[in-house]
Amino acid sequence: MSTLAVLGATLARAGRLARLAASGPGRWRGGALYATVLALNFLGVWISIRLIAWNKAFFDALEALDGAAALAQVWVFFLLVGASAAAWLAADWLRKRLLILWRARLTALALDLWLGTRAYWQLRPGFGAHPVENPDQRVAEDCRKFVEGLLEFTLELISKIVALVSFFAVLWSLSGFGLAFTLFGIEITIPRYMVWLAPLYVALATGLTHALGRPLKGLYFARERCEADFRHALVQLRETADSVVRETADSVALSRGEAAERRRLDGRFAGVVTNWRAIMRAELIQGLFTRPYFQTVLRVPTFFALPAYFAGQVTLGGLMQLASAFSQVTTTLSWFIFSYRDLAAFVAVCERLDGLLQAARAPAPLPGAPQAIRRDASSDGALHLDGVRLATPEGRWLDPVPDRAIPPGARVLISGASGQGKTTLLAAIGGLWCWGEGRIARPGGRWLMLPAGAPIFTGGLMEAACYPDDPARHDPARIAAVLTRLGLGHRLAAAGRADELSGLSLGERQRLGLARAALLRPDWLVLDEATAAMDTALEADLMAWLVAELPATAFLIVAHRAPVGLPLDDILPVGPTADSERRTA
Ligand SMILES: Nc1ncnc2c1ncn2[C@@H]1O[C@H](COP(=O)(O)OP(=O)(O)OP(=O)(O)O)[C@@H](O)[C@H]1O
Repeated sequence: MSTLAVLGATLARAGRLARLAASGPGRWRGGALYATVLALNFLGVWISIRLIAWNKAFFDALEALDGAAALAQVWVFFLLVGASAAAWLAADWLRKRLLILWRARLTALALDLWLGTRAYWQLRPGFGAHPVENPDQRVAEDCRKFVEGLLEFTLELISKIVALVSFFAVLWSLSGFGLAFTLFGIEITIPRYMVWLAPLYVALATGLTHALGRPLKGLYFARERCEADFRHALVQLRETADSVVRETADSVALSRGEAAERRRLDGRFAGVVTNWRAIMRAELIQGLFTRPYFQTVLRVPTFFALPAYFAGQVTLGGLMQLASAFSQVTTTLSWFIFSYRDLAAFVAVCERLDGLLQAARAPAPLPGAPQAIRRDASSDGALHLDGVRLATPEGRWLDPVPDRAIPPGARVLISGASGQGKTTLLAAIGGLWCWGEGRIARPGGRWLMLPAGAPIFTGGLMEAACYPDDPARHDPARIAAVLTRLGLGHRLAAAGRADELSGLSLGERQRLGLARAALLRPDWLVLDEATAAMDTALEADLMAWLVAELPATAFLIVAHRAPVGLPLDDILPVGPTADSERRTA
């Protein structure tokens, strides 16, 4: 991609993100804060111009050995510096307030998209053409980094343009003299040469900085990914070792998996090291030029103006004033050079964050995976499956699902051998699984799915028992009664403590799932191997209780054996057996 195309794409991305950050109810407040910070920056520019004039007055007073005038200028100096510091501090304070306002807005929008469009489900690796890596980092860090960069760069850019125009005018008024020299016998005079020298000097330096720093953007992008991958690997280990999910922690420890975990972590960290080395090399190459440039940019102007001084065209004060104006122009023009690294990192942030939001809005399907499932609202309150055949995201077809109309309150077992598509069918009925064909007409009302593995959602015992409802909406006495009936009464004593969910066994977690069913009272309850860890006596007891609690609820049960204690109305075979059913029909 050419530099111009990259610039255009980055500006478009930054513009999209900036519009989002500055939208919403706080937009007027944000706009006012932005305008105030900008005004304070302009005040800073004005003070800098006053300081340029101060140079002349002070050094001329020194040259004239006028002590009183020099002392007066010392007071002027402190006044200007005091005003400059006050303006800077006020601008910094307001900028930080704006930063949290816009960051909160952007984060809220990112979370709305991430959760509201179920992008967290769709954009997992293996599910779409462009899975999003480390979305947590993008939402948590990139929103902050984007707003920081946006404020820093736009405010600076606008202030720098205003400053540049002002400093240029000052430089123009001071550089009335020309440079005369002879080249190959021809007399050449460059009028106001100091004015032309400044942009030429900076243009050459900018071109060189960009050429040397080109690889940095890609490397910064990769750095965020490597660091996030490493951190994520550590988080996975922490989650695995989380006391709530005891089995998985056990499985690492009992398999003596520490060495395997270490290999995985070392592999991720090796990526961090390789990327770091590449960044070091690229920054060194760029620094070989920018560092000396940075140190000379303030002194070189004095050298350039020396011919005029020795020709008697300017006084010492004039020389200092000129040097000051010239270095202000060059440092302002050199903003790109000094900010190159931060700009490169900002471009990478824009790319990542915009990529996440775009992908969340319209997840790109995997090529070859059909998405032809028709979804209708059921007109008769029954769940209809007509000609449904599901596929995996990469396009492998599973066996057709037999047609069914499952009326409200029915109890249906979805059976089939392992890997035939039972869980996938539940995801399709739930509206998540989009790969396949046929028609699914889903009735309204409340649906609750208890997935295999009985995961515990973060929060305490009460939250877990009512998830996703707010426990405040439920009577605590009723929650306690349900938990006690399910044999979880011993956990109530620990309610509110950090360890209230620690070490729950798989069977206990499944009982907590049944508590959710009893408390949330869904119209349709989907159980995916939700009682598989219970012994048959307990399962029979609890299922009989649950059916009595939820007499009008329809049960869709995925299990390898019919749950004890639950009379069935129908069996929906999934897999090759379904074919034989179709043939018999
Ligand atoms: N994200 C995915 N990418 C690729 N293949 C997938 C994906 N999800 C599921 N599959 C495949 O789809 C098929 C059906 O999976 P599913 O989990 O529905 O089986 P199941 O009948 O519930 O199995 P089990 O009884 O073992 O739980 C399997 O072959 C599985 O490997």
